[in-house]
Amino acid sequence: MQCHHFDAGRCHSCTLLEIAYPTQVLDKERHVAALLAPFAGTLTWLPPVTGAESAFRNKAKMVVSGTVDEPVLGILDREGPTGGHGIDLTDCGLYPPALQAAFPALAAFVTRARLEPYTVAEPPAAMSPVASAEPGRRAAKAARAAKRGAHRGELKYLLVTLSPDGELMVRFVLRSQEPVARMRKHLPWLQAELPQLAVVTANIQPAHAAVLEGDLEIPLSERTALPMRLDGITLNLRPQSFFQTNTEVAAALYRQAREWVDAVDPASLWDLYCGVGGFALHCAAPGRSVTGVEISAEAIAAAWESRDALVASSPEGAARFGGVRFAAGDATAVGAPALAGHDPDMVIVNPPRRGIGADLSRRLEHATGVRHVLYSSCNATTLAKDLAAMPSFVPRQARVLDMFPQTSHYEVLVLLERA
Ligand SMILES: C[S@@+](CC[C@H](N)C(=O)[O-])C[C@H]1O[C@@H](n2cnc3c(N)ncnc32)[C@H](O)[C@@H]1O
Repeated sequence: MQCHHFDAGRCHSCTLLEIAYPTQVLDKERHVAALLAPFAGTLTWLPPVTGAESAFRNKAKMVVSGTVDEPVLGILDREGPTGGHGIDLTDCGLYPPALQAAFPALAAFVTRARLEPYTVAEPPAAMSPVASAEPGRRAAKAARAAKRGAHRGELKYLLVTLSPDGELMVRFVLRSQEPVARMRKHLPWLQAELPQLAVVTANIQPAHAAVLEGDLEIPLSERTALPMRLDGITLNLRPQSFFQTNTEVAAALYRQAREWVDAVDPASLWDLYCGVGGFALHCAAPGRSVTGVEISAEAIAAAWESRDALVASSPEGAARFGGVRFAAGDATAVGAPALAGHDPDMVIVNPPRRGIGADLSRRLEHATGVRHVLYSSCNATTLAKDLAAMPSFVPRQARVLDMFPQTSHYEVLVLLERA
């Protein structure tokens, strides 16, 4: 992939851009194989799943900078004396054309609704399209500057998600509710410009902190969820819920999970860290009880909505999805009482980068009724640590799924069996 921002040293998000794509994938396979080397004797690796090398991201996280009349959507340059200047990344090659095409109208809306870009004496975090983190010292300094009242403007970020059907969810992250009335007034103009706009919200993030978004989400459009249709299963994505970044590879991930789950054919299955229900719904089958658990109540509400629509869609849908349930809660804690007496036959886990941790690993290890675990990990280092804490389980099959070309990140799915 060629990128003029990378060549000019303006953006460093795609750390592997100069490495040929097949080599990137090979390196990822080697990386995870080395971490799982203790299990090499029992483990069969399937060929890696790859998708498009560019234009694969379904979500753009844009810092808004510049001025209200000339807003800049992208990242902030933090280097040198010009630190804090906006870099326009609306043509970033990781975004599909349908996502890129929305940016001009969104920028024009910023001007129309007079959404002044937020600035502080010390520039806020440079959000890269791949990951964001702000070093602690800079964050603390910036927080102090903001406290002194050195900030100006309202609009911090634009978060834009593209569905497989080409619809959009747009979230405006604001410092306060001050511009919301103006946004409502000008929204019909934006909807006319972007007829594919399904969901629009204002997210209120008053703190100057490395946190991308706040708790308060104000719906501005009638529709509140973006339908993400994968292999005939529609997942409803609500504003504050997680969705896998690469829709094409996510579909392959859920297909692989379904294949392995169906081969085991458990009567009862848990999907821990279920988000909006991707694994749970793809792995549903007639006569199978499936329970998804997730910390975000919003994601759980969306998962129920998807499940109910599938059940109502046809008698086959009712038979396949009727046994699916969702519950909001801490996956590491809800496991305790339930696993004590009523172990499911199989458990899927898909935790954040920190992994499932010592408590849940121990619980799974001692829940003797659980014969299989399917672990979907975006961080092979914590995966290896968690597996070491579950010595009764033997990894049988694994597969790398490259959700994040041009970076060192990847997803790996591992099927474990109790020995
Ligand atoms: C990597 S995402 C996976 C989501 C989902 N499995 C999917 O395929 O889209 C991790 C999810 O875990 C949730 N989460 C984080 N900590 C949790 C916890 N302690 N208990 C339950 N869910 C948690 C997050 O809200 C997020 O939805």
